[in-house]
Amino acid sequence: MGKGKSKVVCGYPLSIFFIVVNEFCERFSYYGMRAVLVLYFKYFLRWDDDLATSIYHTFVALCYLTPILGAIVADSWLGKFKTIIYLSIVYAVGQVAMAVSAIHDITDSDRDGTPDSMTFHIVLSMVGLFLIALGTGGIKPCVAAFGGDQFGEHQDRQRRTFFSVFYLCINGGSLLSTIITPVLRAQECGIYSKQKCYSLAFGVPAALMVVALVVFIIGSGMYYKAEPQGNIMLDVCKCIGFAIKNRYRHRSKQYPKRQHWMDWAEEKYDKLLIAQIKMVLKVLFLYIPLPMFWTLFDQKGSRWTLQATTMDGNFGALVIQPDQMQTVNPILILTLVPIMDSLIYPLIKKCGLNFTPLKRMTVGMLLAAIAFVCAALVQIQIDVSTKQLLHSSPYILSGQGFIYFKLTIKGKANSDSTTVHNTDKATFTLRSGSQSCEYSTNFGFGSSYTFFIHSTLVFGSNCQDSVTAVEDIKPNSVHMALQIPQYFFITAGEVMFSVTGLEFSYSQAPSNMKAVLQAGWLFTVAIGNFIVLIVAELAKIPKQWAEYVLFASLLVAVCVIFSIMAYFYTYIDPTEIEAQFKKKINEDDEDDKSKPGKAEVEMVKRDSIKCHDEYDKATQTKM
Ligand SMILES: N[C@@H](Cc1ccccc1)C(=O)N[C@@H](Cc1ccccc1)C(=O)O
Repeated sequence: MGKGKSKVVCGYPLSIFFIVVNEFCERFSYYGMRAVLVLYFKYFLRWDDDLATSIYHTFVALCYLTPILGAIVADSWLGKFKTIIYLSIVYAVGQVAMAVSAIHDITDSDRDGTPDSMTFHIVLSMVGLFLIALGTGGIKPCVAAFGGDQFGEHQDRQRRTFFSVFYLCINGGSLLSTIITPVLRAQECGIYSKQKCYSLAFGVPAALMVVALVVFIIGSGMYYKAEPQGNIMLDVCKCIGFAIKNRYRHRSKQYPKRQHWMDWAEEKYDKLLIAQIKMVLKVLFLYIPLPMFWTLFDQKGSRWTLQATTMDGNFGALVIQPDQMQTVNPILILTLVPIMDSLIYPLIKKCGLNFTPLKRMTVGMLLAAIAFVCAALVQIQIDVSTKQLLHSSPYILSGQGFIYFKLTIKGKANSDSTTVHNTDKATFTLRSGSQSCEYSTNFGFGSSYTFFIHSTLVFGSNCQDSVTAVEDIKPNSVHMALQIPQYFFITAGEVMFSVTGLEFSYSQAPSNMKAVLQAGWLFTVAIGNFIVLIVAELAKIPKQWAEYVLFASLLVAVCVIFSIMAYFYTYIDPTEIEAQFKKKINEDDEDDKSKPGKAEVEMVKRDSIKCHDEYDKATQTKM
């Protein structure tokens, strides 16, 4: 049975339906907006590449820092339900602000198609982004934990399935939106003049966020809503501070040692709180090596996309843009999660292997390292077939009797006047006054040509013989399909690492700190992104393949450390520990009433021993 007032369907509380639909819409909103954000900065706000990239990464980092704020508010003050509602409103307002900021007509008083007051658009979009970061980050740890809360104590299997379905919804939403919003952006719209429709590309995610909120509110009557238990974070900080101070005060050898340094808080703090803090600290300690996984994972959007720009994206009927390769990730997630859950994990279990969450996460890290080895091999392949500069323009300038122009065949979505996109064949019209002729030829993806137009050119229907095309840069010859193995391994790693870690963070957290541990998990993502920025700045490795190998080796090293830490980790059942503590505390209260006058110091010792026994009993399983 679930915990709320919800009906149960096939063993699952109906309330989780509203939570997963909410997540689907919210992730559509977030990833959809993110997909066109850099282009909005560059082409609407007219920022240069560097400013656009920095603001983009700052925004993403902020989205993974704000979960801490949301978790504190939820666990100590408003509870998860109200926090999700209030922050979703903030989030939707932010998305609407973004959509409004992208309406060029608002400040286009001279009706020339460009905004007259860029300050208005910049300020509104920055306010919008800040609200979105607050909203998306703030609700992120609450929604996952709130979903987990809907399950009863003996519904571990159902809760695990919920986290998998939750992950599928994230990827379903993000896949759809990363396909749809770029298409919306490419439309033209406007009142006075037609421009690229960023307002629609932001408006649809805004609408989806409103839908997410409405769906969540509709489920309201069915949810189990755990009450917040006071300012728990403040209590935790004070308790840790007291333990450290007290330990320092009793550093002399005359004082007997205690089992755990947190036990030095026993004189002043509730033993249940101390036990809960021990649980959280154990998990947080285990999180230390995790950012390295995200450091590799998040390079899909940067290094791997750049790698794709040097590859051939022609898939016959379909020409894939370098940035579109990223959709391979959610597509693979949608395939791999069900395969893992219904085939691979049960098969491993049948073989008698205990594939615990921490073992899965270790394997996930190794798979990510393999993905980077694959990326390095692809890079070597690209380098071998490196484009050579066959001719250079100054040489051409010294030629006689020619006029020339250069043409670059790009795989990117931006354009300049002599850039042709993703085409095998292009036709040019050469004009002189009223006379013209056509020249057409085949081009390779990523190539660059200089065209010599003979001064003897005679205009007619065909000027094929009067133009000579010289290949400056060879076309990309390594096919983008070669990136699929690296995407496969990183996504398989993500399924093992991220889906498992999400559930692990929930199951190992004490009842009053579920959202806080979810936020801790997301904080590892923020640190991972930060490492990408630092490494990109500091390690200027000339060979890209070597950088990939460096990242793979670093992750393997971190993985070894993590597996040692995981080996010594003992799984706990927080609900059981908390129940036993509460029972003991009640018993002791009864005892105290019947035996007045016992020395306080003796009580502390006795309680401490009992509590350790309870804690030890509930922490038996290793890695
Ligand atoms: N696989 C990603 C979603 C994605 C979609 C399109 C391009 C890239 C990624 C995913 O499932 N994300 C989850 C979990 C996550 C992963 C990385 C960092 C933070 C969270 C999400 O909640 O967005």
